[in-house]
Amino acid sequence: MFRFVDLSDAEVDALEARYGPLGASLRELVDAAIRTNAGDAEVRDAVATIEALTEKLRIDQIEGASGVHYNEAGRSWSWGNAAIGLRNAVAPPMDVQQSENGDTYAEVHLGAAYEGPPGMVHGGVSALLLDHLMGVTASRMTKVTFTGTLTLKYRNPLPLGRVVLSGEVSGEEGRKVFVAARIEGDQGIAVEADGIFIVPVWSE
Ligand SMILES: CCCCC/C=C\C/C=C\C/C=C\C/C=C\CCCC(=O)SCCNC(=O)CCNC(=O)[C@H](O)C(C)(C)COP(=O)(O)OP(=O)(O)OC[C@H]1O[C@@H](n2cnc3c(N)ncnc32)[C@H](O)[C@@H]1OP(=O)(O)O
Repeated sequence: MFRFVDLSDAEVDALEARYGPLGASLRELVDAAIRTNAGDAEVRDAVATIEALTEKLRIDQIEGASGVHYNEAGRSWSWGNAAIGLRNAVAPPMDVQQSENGDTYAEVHLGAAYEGPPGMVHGGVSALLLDHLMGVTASRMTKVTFTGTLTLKYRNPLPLGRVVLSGEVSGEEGRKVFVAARIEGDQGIAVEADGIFIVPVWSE
């Protein structure tokens, strides 16, 4: 589930330098596909080109999903993750910063691919990003934590564009870690979240 890989940080950096631009260009492609007004012939041509590229990438594939990896230095990476995956065009990707006291912060640009109500961020996308940031907050990247209960209050619509997330641990009780977090846009706090994250019994 969490797989140890014998790679130095420099080797992980090199792999990220190879695959990061692939994820970034795929995100551009997704945005372009949503917003293009191209005609029949151009779109047919684009589909053929994309299918050829897909075939090229299929030549050498891993079994199943990407997984979560970590190395000797304690660095962890999950390139397929739905919220932070560097190689996943579905992920914005969110880069979670953690201060020394464990509080978390992320600044994300959410474009046309994350729309729910017109011009607004989809509520499920807010939930996804909050869940991940809160998981990192609970785990401090030192222990495994799973989301047990997530409670969300949607207070205001969240316009597409730059959004900011922040979170902190609000309590601990045995294997339960309580986390509070929120996501805000240009018009203030849009969603407030409380979560109970559990250190699974198998991970102790
Ligand atoms: C090995 C090397 C590892 C190195 C890794 C280093 C760093 C970590 C790396 C990466 C991770 C970083 C960040 C996080 C990443 C992503 C965040 C995304 C989060 C998710 O996307 S995650 C997926 C969705 N999530 C699930 O897929 C959970 C499915 N579920 C289960 O896997 C079990 O259900 C589990 C584990 C939750 C509990 O199982 P369990 O057997 O361990 O615990 P148990 O039942 O004994 O309960 C113990 C105490 O928790 C209370 N409790 C139990 N369940 C609760 C609940 N749901 N709500 C509120 N409280 C609950 C009980 O009431 C009791 O409380 P009390 O002690 O007071 O009685």
